[in-house]
Amino acid sequence: MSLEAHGLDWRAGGRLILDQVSLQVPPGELMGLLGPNGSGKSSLLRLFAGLVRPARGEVLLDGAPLARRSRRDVARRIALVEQHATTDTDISVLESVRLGRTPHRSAISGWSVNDQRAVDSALDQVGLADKSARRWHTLSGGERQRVQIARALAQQPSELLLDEPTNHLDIQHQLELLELVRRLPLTCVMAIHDLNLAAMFCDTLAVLDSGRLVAFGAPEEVLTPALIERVYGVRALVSRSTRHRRPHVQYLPLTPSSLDQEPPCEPST
Ligand SMILES: Nc1ncnc2c1ncn2[C@@H]1O[C@H](COP(=O)(O)OP(=O)(O)OP(=O)(O)O)[C@@H](O)[C@H]1O
Repeated sequence: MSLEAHGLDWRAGGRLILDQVSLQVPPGELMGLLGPNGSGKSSLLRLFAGLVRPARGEVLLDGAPLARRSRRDVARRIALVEQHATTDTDISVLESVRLGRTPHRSAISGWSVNDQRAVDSALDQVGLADKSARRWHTLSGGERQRVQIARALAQQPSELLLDEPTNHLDIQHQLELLELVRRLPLTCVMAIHDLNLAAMFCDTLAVLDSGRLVAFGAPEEVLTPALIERVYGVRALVSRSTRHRRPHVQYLPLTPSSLDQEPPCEPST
């Protein structure tokens, strides 16, 4: 059953940021959360993680209100990798990933074999096992992103929420990270701006516009020229990739220009 939003309203700074959002996250799948800047993607992820409470409506986890669970209980189930996650303390990769075990440990319990296994497996999955001694400040942007994901995996969640995890990564590292996320046997919700990567990797897409859910479904149902123009104000051609059969979006310039040329007509014979 996983995560569900029922009629969620969320307010901040005197404004309605999320407006009547209802959505069922498909269990065991990767759902992409799309929408323009400021449309409410991070806010929805924070509500799903139980970090903030809705003004109206509720988040359900396995059919029961998230609000009735303790912080610790929620953290054992749901991990959130926030945007621009950083640290001022110069800790090592290993120390950082070990923090993911916090919800599973009590003040008196020692470091267990299970804790160590979870950390080793998380480092392994993100390909950082050989960099566990490296200090945070010596890592590249891509490596830092992978450490954040390893910390979330060490938490052993069943639901993983990712806020623009491919930000600042070069294309190879973006593909690497998305392939990793897609392979995870978890329910994942990922805010992402790149429509082509979202179409290629996500099982379903949800689109927010000014805090409202305006589309939800398989990539080929959601990513239409009409939706892209309505939500982003951009004209686009959408075709089906000949390689992966998913939608492929080709953007047209905002203003008429030499970049936007109609294909020449075939001469008639
Ligand atoms: N704590 C807050 N106080 C006031 N306004 C907030 C707060 N958190 C978010 N907002 C506002 O809510 C709106 C939605 O923000 P949010 O970060 O959820 O959007 P987003 O879709 O994730 O944007 P982006 O793609 O730029 O990351 C924005 O206008 C933002 O300024």
